[in-house]
Amino acid sequence: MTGGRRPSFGRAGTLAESFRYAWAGFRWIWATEANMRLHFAAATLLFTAAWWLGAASWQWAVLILAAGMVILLEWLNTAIEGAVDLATEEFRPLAGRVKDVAAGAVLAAALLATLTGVVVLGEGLLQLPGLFLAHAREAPWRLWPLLPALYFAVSSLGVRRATRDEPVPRPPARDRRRAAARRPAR
Ligand SMILES: Nc1ncnc2c1ncn2[C@@H]1O[C@H](COP(=O)(O)OP(=O)(O)OP(=O)(O)O)[C@@H](O)[C@H]1O
Repeated sequence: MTGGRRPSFGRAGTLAESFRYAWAGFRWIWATEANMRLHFAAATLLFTAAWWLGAASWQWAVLILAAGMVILLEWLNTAIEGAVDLATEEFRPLAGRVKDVAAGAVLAAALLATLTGVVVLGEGLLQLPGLFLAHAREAPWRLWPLLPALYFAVSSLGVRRATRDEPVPRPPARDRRRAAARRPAR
């Protein structure tokens, strides 16, 4: 960037570009939001429990929806926090309340997902410690999902908090050229 000019940006023109920007957004959250990794750790544990207990298709569907809702709301919460910070850097009660409401939605979704897991897997949850020991003895390969879950949880400790004024990565040169070509001449 030179002379204070903003980097070129514009509407994503193709589906591939839209995916690339969405993926860049996810990577940014992944790099800066510890909570996102904790949600992934929890979802991995939930799905591992479903796998060990031989959950039926409908149970999988409900669990995937419940865990997905938490992750998507964390995603939106991060977007809302960023938008609020863009709108004001001063202490504004409404700004604080908007952030609290968005964070509350994530918390509510996480509690509902936990409740959903308990209701859907039911008494099977009590078998999990026994299944863990049995798998460790007889089929250790069934324990492998615990490794990514552990990685998500431990790596969340090292995630630096999002700095709101952190520069957004520049779009690839090809996208910048396309965006510039689409902008109407003044
Ligand atoms: N501009 C502001 N004016 C008033 N209160 C604010 C403002 N910004 C943040 N707050 C308060 O501080 C709390 C923490 O804000 P922050 O931006 O650090 O979000 P956070 O909840 O820590 O986000 P994260 O999900 O990244 O952990 C908010 O929930 C809100 O109550």
